[in-house]
Amino acid sequence: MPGLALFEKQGTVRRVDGRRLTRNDLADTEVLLVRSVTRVDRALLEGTPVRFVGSATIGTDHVDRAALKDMGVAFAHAPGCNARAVAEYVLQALLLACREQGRVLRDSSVGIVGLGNVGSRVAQWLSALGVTVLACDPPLQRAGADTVVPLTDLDSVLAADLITVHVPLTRQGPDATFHLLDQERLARLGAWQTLLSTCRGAVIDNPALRERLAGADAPLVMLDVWEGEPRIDGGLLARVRLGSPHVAGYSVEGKWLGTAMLHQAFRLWRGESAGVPVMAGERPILEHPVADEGDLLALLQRVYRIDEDDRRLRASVGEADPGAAFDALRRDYPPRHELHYWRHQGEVAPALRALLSLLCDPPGAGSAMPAPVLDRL
Ligand SMILES: NC(=O)C1=CN([C@@H]2O[C@H](COP(=O)(O)OP(=O)(O)OC[C@H]3O[C@@H](n4cnc5c(N)ncnc54)[C@H](O)[C@@H]3O)[C@@H](O)[C@H]2O)C=CC1
Ligand SMILES: O=C(O)C(=O)[C@H](O)COP(=O)(O)O
Repeated sequence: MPGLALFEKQGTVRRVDGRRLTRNDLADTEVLLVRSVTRVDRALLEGTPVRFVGSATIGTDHVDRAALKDMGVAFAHAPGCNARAVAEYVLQALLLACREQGRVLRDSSVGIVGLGNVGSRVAQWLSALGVTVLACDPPLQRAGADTVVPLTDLDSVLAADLITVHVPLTRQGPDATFHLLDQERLARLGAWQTLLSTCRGAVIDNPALRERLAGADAPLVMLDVWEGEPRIDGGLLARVRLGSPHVAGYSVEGKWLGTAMLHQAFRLWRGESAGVPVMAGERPILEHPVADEGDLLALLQRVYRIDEDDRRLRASVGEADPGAAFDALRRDYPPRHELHYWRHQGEVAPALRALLSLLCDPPGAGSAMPAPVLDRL
């Protein structure tokens, strides 16, 4: 977990395997920091001295927040920490899909399911490019929230040329997202469409998707997240156009910010005042003129290539233990920086200038740093 040094000033930090963590490992632990692979619930924490749990992630479906609250354990996570990394992944994937389907992104429609930190950033970037964006988010709609693009219903969004999904995984309530894209909705997608998911595997019914991709007029599908991670369905991987091992948010900056936000929440929990420290450093120059969408894709690929993650994931399914290989791809992930890490230079076509400035200007310039969420008791 990059940024852990922040916590080393507060006490002794012990690292354990997040998939194998048991109650016994927590016998003398007051603060537990996890990532998305560790299920945190009553069974894990009962009888331990843990009083603060932090997850350096956006998603919280691995944490039973109600149980923690009931047990008097504080919980914090890091909304938005890696949203920019995911949005860069999505933009690259959409441009790759357009190239493959012989279309121009600017002249296409993009449907966004879930307009939170990731979805709204994607919507803002695409709008700056002149793309027609259709988005749905019933909780925001009911709350009458101000959104970057107007909201519509799910069926309209699923009729777009390209669809990208950014909802939390939830299993209860009117907005439950478990198998939101089920057999019936997948059946309605056509060969001219692209479906991309970077949120949680179980938001799409994976067995139904595998069947759909074997049928006629199958859409082009790109997946970063899978049901049953780390043991994913190799048959489904074989049928998707791009597959990656749940790394859309794996930027150096996103991981660091996640831990820094937890550290801020931890200090607030202890009654200390704290801000999120800014990751400082020289910004190397990245010279890359951008005349058209082809150049934009090439720019995104200069800093990160999804197709390399795809190649590594496909190679891993042939390993003796593909689940361990999936985890190893994530654990040993090569450093990848977000675009704003560099100082972009080079001529940019007028139609692309608004987008390039959103992509390449450092965050913080005119926008607030994200703040952690702390479940107060
Ligand atoms: N692949 C990766 O590496 C990463 C995956 N994620 C996943 O992406 C998800 C989305 O991330 P953020 O946008 O930052 O979360 P967020 O919490 O900011 O936004 C989620 C949005 O989805 C909306 N929503 C909830 N139920 C819905 C439904 N049934 N239909 C449409 N909209 C619905 C919410 O109202 C909210 O606006 C996270 O919950 C996490 O699971 C997040 C970061 C990295
Ligand atoms: O932030 C989230 O939510 C994510 O999905 C994380 O990027 C996943 O990373 P790990 O916590 O599994 O390392």
